[in-house]
Amino acid sequence: IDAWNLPSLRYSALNLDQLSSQKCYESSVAEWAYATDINDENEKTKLSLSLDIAKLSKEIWQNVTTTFPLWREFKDPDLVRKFKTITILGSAALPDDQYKKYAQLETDMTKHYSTTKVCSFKYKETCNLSLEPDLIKIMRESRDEEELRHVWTEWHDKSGGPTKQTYKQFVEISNQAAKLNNFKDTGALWLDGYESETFKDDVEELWQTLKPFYQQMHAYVRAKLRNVYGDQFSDDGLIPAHLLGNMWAQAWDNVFPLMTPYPTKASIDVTEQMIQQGYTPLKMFQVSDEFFTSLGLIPMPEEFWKESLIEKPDDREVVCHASAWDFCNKKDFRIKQCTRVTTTDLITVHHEMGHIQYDLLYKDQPYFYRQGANPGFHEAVGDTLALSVITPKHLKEIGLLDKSIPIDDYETSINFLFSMALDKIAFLPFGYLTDKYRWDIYDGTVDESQYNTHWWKLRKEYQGIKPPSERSEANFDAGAKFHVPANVEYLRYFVSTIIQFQFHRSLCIEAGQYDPLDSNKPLHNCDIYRSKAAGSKLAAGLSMGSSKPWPEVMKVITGQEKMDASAIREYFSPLEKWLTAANEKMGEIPGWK
Ligand SMILES: C=C(C[SeH])C(=O)N1CCC[C@H]1C(=O)O
Ligand SMILES: [Zn+2]
Repeated sequence: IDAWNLPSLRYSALNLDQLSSQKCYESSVAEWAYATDINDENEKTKLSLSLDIAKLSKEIWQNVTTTFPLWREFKDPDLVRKFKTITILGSAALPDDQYKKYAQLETDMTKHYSTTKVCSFKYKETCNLSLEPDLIKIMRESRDEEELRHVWTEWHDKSGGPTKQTYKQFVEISNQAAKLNNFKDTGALWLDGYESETFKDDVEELWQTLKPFYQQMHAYVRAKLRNVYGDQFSDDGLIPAHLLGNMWAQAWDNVFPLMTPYPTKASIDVTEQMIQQGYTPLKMFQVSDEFFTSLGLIPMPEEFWKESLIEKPDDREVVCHASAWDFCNKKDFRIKQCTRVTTTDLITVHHEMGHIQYDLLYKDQPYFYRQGANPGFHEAVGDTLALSVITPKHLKEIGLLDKSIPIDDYETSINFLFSMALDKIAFLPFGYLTDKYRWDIYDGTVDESQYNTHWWKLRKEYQGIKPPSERSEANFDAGAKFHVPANVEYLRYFVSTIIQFQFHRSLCIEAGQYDPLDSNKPLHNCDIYRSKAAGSKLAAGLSMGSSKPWPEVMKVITGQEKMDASAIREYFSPLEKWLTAANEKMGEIPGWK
């Protein structure tokens, strides 16, 4: 039977789509107004609209499940899939007063994170520094160990610590919601989005496969940082977290200049060239849009250019953390990003534009299928294209690398691969542990008396790093990372880091840019720019949204169903060999106590 059209259902399929899309639009408008102008008035409106949409999804859920109690037994798998998407409500399953409390706690934590200010190291009386752009810039550029330690400690003390009790309350309500959705806890609810009983094991296996490579890179970076900050290192093999160029030590590309494998050869840090050429945030978005359309993908609609917020305003508080927004009306799509003219932000621009491209490609799917095939797919779209954009070959193509600079030699490729590994390989343990940490909290393994101890236990075990200053349970250092107070699942970025190389390899073959049997066409040199064949292959998979289980979408894009590490290992294999030899030569033993 096609249950959507039975008269007994208060909503027909069309009406259900329209109703949900309309409510989603209204709630998105209110959410956007708040995120781009944090004040009490906008907060009230946002919370009220978010309660409305929670009520609607609860009402649909109750109506549908009482009308069709046996929906799980339906013959049509697509119908069962649609019902399943309606019956998993997340926090909306909470009774209204509990939902209000949940939404208020989440809002309070995100507001605190987004408006925290710290004092400068050099100018003690200046205490209005924001994470973006001020602290990010210091962590990227400063080589003054004391300044780095001050900024790291100030941020972690002031952004994380004060939200610890709020987070504890949030965890309890979040688990209540998970149980109302028939999950044992929120961690299980998050993992359900990957539709695989073995997903946790699959992720652990991917990590074990790539851990030796990570440890080789960790050893090399440790040796080079010891040359610069000698006295900060001891014999425990750990790297102090504040010396890696990033507030969370999740990407290390900013310390590349301290350890360039071949200093006389080209590097892909084109920040200087971008500034010299007068790049603006708008130009960065236009360059990205042109890359997408060169593949035959969809150009950003008019509303996007009119309504997006791509620079931090100076007259109000905003949530600076970059995000892409689908307003559920098939017309309105926006990015909010406090963009700076740097190479890192050029990559982030492509990352966010990838979200919008995915939204555009599946906008004609039924409402409940307008999602990524799994959360990692949504994070992988922009990054996949950025793997082409960031190649020396492409940077020359768009005039950010001088045409006269040689880029086809072995040493330049090692410089390039090392810079890419400082971003992608360094990220893997962080991408994994940030949810492993929260799974352990949600399933009760860890209670609030151990929140900070457990964070640093995992940070040491997986990343081989340690805090630069004394930490205690008065701190809540996980709360200093946006996704924890903002309650955004994080395993999606680990999954994205793996599958984006599978997507890249497949699209590179499609574009004739890579041939496993031709050593003159290594995977890391591939640039799919202007390949309509690659674009249509990617679009074929992404247009499916979440209408089919993600292995089917993976097969459409890559020809295989599995998520596996073969592509990322193939991409980096020249570097893994080089690092192993370099560490042996230095007598640097990978690993830590
Ligand atoms: C850019 C975004 C918004 Se979806 C982001 O949160 N990312 C992208 C890289 C990993 C993660 C982070 O910043 O921690
Ligand atoms: Zn993203």
